[in-house]
Amino acid sequence: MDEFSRISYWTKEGQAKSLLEATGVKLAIGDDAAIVSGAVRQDEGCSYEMLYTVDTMVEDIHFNTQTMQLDHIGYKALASNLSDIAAMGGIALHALIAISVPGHYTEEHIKQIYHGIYQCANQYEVAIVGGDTTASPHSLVLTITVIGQVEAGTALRRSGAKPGDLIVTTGIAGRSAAGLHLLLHPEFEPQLAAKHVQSLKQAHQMPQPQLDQGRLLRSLGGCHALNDVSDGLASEAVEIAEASGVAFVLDEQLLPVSEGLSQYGSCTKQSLLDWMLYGGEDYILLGTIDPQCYEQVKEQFAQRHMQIYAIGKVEPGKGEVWLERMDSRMAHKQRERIYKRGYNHFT
Ligand SMILES: Nc1ncnc2c1ncn2[C@@H]1O[C@H](COP(=O)(O)OP(=O)(O)OP(=O)(O)O)[C@@H](O)[C@H]1O
Ligand SMILES: Cc1ncc(C[n+]2csc(CCOP(=O)(O)O)c2C)c(N)n1
Ligand SMILES: [Mg+2]
Ligand SMILES: [Mg+2]
Ligand SMILES: [Mg+2]
Repeated sequence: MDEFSRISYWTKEGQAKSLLEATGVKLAIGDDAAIVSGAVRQDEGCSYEMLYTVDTMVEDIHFNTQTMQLDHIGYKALASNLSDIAAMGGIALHALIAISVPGHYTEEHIKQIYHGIYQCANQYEVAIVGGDTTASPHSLVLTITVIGQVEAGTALRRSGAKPGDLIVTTGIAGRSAAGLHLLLHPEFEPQLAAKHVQSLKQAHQMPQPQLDQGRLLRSLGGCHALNDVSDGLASEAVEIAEASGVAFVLDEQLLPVSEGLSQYGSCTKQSLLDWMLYGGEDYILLGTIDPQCYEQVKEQFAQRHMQIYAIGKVEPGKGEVWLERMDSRMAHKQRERIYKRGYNHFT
């Protein structure tokens, strides 16, 4: 069983609706964060719901000594959790840090990991309010729980995409995978301008969770579904398409590419498209928007110097994802089916 089948197998036993209702659960397993009634900030005339999410980083799965400095591990562990709050259109409030430490890590090593956690927490105004500490026999494990909130009834779920919507991303997919490749193959570094080396490595080591973009998409209206890209564009597209009962048609020619990404693809002869669709860890947002709202959304993003790209459209369907590409003679577009082949912890 793969990762997603395991989650569904383990949790199928389920719980009584009455229990979920009595504990205020509006949305349990299946989205970037759970939604629960209750509120921390009660603005005049506005009530909030809570958002809960947790994610783990494991040594030699999510990082190793070649790919990440200690402060990067802390920074990215929190950033990847904040990204799930961004994907709900929420505000991040609090974080709990659980760390399991093997013997060869000193107090000072872990202090540096915490420096990275605090750097990210201060940047995104999140309060660290607790955690747990254990020893670990072999690998370092860092698990962070984040609690956030969103105006009641307005969280951006995966299940709201509608035929006719435009598919949008708030950034360029594939840069983290290219950065990882570069970190694992330093022999390519001299072939790339220093500014591109720096920015691809940074995309992998210190991703910037798109909380402002998520808030803007929520408040402008017209955004029907949203996800963050942890496992790759293809995997996240299938998740929205399945949850919404629609088909996604991505247009290869509309997928944005940066200069650094494109140059690095050329010099390594790696497939840019593979990095974009299946690389993962980009922590950009992927969603769908009513086409009538898109011009205004684009304008609001531009005013704030934020990126948004329309990369395809939603059609009626049952969870299929297609990639539209020019045929080899560049004569007309052909559709090929793409599958949930992003990062999967169990295959
Ligand atoms: N072991 C588990 N037990 C219960 N629920 C789980 C478990 N693992 C994942 N889930 C739930 O399954 C859904 C999908 O989880 P997943 O981790 O794929 O989402 P994500 O956090 O957005 O992605 P990623 O972990 O790749 O960043 C979420 O609602 C999550 O809370
Ligand atoms: C050393 C090393 N090898 C491979 C990778 C790639 N990788 C690991 S986990 C993941 C998906 C997100 O994880 P999750 O779904 O658990 O949030 C990806 C793309 C890496 N980061 N470091
Ligand atoms: Mg997510
Ligand atoms: Mg997760
Ligand atoms: Mg994942």
